[in-house]
Amino acid sequence: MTITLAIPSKGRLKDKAIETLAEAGIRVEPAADARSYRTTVSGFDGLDVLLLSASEIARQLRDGAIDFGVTGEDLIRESIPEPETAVAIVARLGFGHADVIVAVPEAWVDVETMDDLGDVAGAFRAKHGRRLRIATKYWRLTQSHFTRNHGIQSYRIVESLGATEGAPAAGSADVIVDITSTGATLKANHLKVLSDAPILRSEACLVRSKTRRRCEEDGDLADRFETRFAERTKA
Ligand SMILES: Nc1ncnc2c1ncn2[C@@H]1O[C@H](COP(=O)(O)OP(=O)(O)OP(=O)(O)O)[C@@H](O)[C@H]1O
Ligand SMILES: O=P(O)(O)OC[C@H]1O[C@H](OP(=O)(O)OP(=O)(O)O)[C@H](O)[C@@H]1O
Repeated sequence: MTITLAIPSKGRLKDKAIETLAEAGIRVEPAADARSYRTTVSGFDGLDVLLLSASEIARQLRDGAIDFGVTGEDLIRESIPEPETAVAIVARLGFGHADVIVAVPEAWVDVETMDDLGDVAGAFRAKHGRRLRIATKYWRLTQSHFTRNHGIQSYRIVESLGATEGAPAAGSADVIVDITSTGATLKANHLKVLSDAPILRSEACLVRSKTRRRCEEDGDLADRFETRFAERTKA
């Protein structure tokens, strides 16, 4: 009988995830070899804890390759086409808070809302000979926000795998969709967030895979793991 939980292998979410498990009485010690992605677990028999990248955790939950994962809701909503059918959010963990937002150059004084940006996008081709370019790693969230929620059709997504806030100044995009928490990176790059509600208010979550195939015993173990977490949040 074993169930698998993946937690981020680095960055701001890793230590908090380990602390949160400790609050639920589960101690996770990364393997002695710092390059290893295995851990030693005590306090919950039958639980394997793996260290994976935050975005890989979302994909493995989708594919049913792990039972549980701790990762950002932004990555869940971005990586999984129909999140409600593939995964269940068991608990919001109260850390890793960040908003997925649309930001435009501060110099665009007439653009404060998505409606304003829609007007700009509509006129962009006539004015500049090309569509408005949006730099992001959040393709799915961007398309659903622009097209489905705001009816904006004329834009092009430019994939950005890092330093997205630098894209407008570098000339590779006009606006961006990215995550922000303090706002410092946006400010340093002379970008402003639109005044509408963010695309998503994200935080780290404990997530259960619904596509994982488990035997009955492992299903029971997974339920007990969830209960342990619920007890922790009540404490
Ligand atoms: N500035 C921030 N403040 C708080 N949480 C953040 C912030 N930036 C990112 N996060 C959260 O942490 C998650 C993972 O970020 P992290 O930087 O560890 O991964 P990554 O390097 O972007 O992804 P990967 O390792 O999978 O390539 C984000 O998706 C988000 O949920
Ligand atoms: O609103 P802020 O607090 O400035 O945070 C926003 C930045 O944080 C994340 O980057 P990443 O985790 O790569 O960088 P960081 O560790 O420097 O924040 C994200 O992609 C933003 O670039």
